[in-house]
Amino acid sequence: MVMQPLKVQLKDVCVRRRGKTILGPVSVDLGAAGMTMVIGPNGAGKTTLLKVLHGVERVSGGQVIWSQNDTDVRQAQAFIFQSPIMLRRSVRQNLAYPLQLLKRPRRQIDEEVVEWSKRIDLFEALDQPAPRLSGGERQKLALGRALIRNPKVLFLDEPCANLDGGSTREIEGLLRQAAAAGTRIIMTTHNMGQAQRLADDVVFMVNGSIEEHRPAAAFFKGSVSPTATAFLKGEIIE
Ligand SMILES: Nc1ncnc2c1ncn2[C@@H]1O[C@H](COP(=O)(O)OP(=O)(O)OP(=O)(O)O)[C@@H](O)[C@H]1O
Repeated sequence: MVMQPLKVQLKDVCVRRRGKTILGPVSVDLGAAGMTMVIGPNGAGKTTLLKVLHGVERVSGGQVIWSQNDTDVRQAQAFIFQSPIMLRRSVRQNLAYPLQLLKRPRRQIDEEVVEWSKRIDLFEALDQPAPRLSGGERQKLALGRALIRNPKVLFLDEPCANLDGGSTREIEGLLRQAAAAGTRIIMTTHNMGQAQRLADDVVFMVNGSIEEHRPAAAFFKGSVSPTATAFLKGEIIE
């Protein structure tokens, strides 16, 4: 397990697909702690930025520079996609799987699975098939399955899309606990209330570019570009 916090920097990163630039060039320096909210209109490049950071989107130019070597960085990251992919098995098996991959001893796996099922409030559902869970429960399971291996960095793409207030509150609580325990969180959200509740810093994107990267307090105070100000007011940005 990596002991040092992971920092990442993008230098002039571009992603081009089918002759079109969908991201960049972007340059940004993301610190080693806290929660970063990536916000902006549909198609701004938020998911692409997260995938580039996670190393699953091929870049057409520029550099992604992590503060540690590649193998450590890959082991230390988790990504939760908008529709998380579950094993078509029980909640227990879904939670155990990442620890089995890490070849943890059986007894330790059993203990951690029980502990995490309680943290995500799915202890009673441990032996239920994951596909039968509700949307909110599935998202909590996805989060538990990512956090059970104590990642240094967690990427989430709209983790609360389509969830009601109660489920959103639970997910936000789990994210806060993870951040307090030292996991660096970088996520997209369309929910400005959520961004205000959680963000330490905000990356605002439009048309494949990063237009603002500021501490959350400054961003939400409105000391930002006219486009970001309009976005915060709920105006349509094109
Ligand atoms: N593999 C691809 N090939 C071609 N175009 C792509 C590809 N992936 C994404 N795009 C385009 O790149 C742009 C940015 O997409 P991205 O999913 O990163 O935006 P987003 O900000 O996450 O949007 P949303 O808020 O709707 O999820 C979009 O116009 C999308 O259609």
